[in-house]
Amino acid sequence: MAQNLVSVDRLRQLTNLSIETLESLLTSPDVSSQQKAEIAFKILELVGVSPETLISPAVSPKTNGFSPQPTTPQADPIPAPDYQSVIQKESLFLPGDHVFIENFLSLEENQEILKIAFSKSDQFVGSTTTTQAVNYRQSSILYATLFPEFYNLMRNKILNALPDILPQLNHQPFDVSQVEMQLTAHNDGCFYKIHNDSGSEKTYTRTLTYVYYFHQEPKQFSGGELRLYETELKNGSAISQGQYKTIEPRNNSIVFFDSRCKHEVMPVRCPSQRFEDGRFTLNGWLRRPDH
Ligand SMILES: O=C(O)CCC(=O)C(=O)O
Ligand SMILES: [Fe+2]
Repeated sequence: MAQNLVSVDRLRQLTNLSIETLESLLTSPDVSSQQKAEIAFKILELVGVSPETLISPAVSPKTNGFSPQPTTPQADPIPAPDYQSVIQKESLFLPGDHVFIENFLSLEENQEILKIAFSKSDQFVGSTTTTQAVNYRQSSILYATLFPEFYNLMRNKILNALPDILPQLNHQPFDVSQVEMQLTAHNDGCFYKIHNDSGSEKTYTRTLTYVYYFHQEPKQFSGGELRLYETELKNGSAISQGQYKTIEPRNNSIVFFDSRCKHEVMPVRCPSQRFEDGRFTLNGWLRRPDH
C-alpha cells in the first residue's frame, strides 16, 4: 500500500516534469515550428483533448482524390497558407451554416448513380479515419476511380454551382485544386461520430464539404440525419458547444458546408439490412492548393 503511494507520487512528479519539459520545448526558439506542431498534436492526441478534431476521413490520393479533368480556376483566390499557419490563433466561430439544394441531379442521373452503387456493391470497402479510431465510423466506400464518368459529371455540376453557393456561406471564392469524391453506403447500425473533415495534416486543405444523398424510393431506412454543430476554432482545435442543425438525407439533395465545421451522422436503421435499401451518398471535399 505504502509502496503504491510512493510510486503514485513519483509518477506524479515524473508527469509534472514531463509536462514542464514539453512546455519548454513548445516555447523554445531552438525547436522548429514544424517540430512544435508535431509535439503539440501528439500531446493533444495522447491526452484525448478533443480527439475528434483529429479525425477525418482517410485520404487515398490515388483513389479518393480522383481528378481526371483539370480544375477551373476561380477568381480572387484566398491566400492558401500551410498547415502551421492555418492553425487558428484567434477564436473563430462557425455557426453551422450550410447550403441545401433539392433535386440537384436530373431524375435520370439520380437513377444512374443508384444503379452504379447497386452494380458495384461487391467493390465497396470498409471506411476508416486518419487516426484509425475504433468505433468512430461505420460505413462502406466505393472510390471514384470505379465510376470515372459519373465522377466527371458530378464534379462539373458542383463546380458550376459553386459561384451561387459560396456567397450563401459567406465564403470567399477560392482556387479549387482538387475535387475529392467517394460513394458511401450506410446500412443498418452505421454511423459517423462527431468530427470535422480538415483537422489533420493530410486534410487541412479541404475547404468545402459536400454530401449528395440518394436512396431507393420508397425509402427503406430511418435515421442517418446529418448534424452540423456550431463550432469554435481555436489553437488548432475545433470545439462544438452542442448546438446543431439537422439535415435530413433526402433523395437527390445535396448539402455544402465549411469542412472545419463539426458534424456527425446519426445511426441508421435499415430493418431489411439489404444493401440496396441503405442510405447512399456521393460525398467529398473541394480542396484549395497547399502553398
Ligand atoms: O453522410 C453524411 O451525411 C456526412 C458524411 C461525412 O461526414 C464524411 O464522410 O466526412
Ligand atoms: Fe465528415
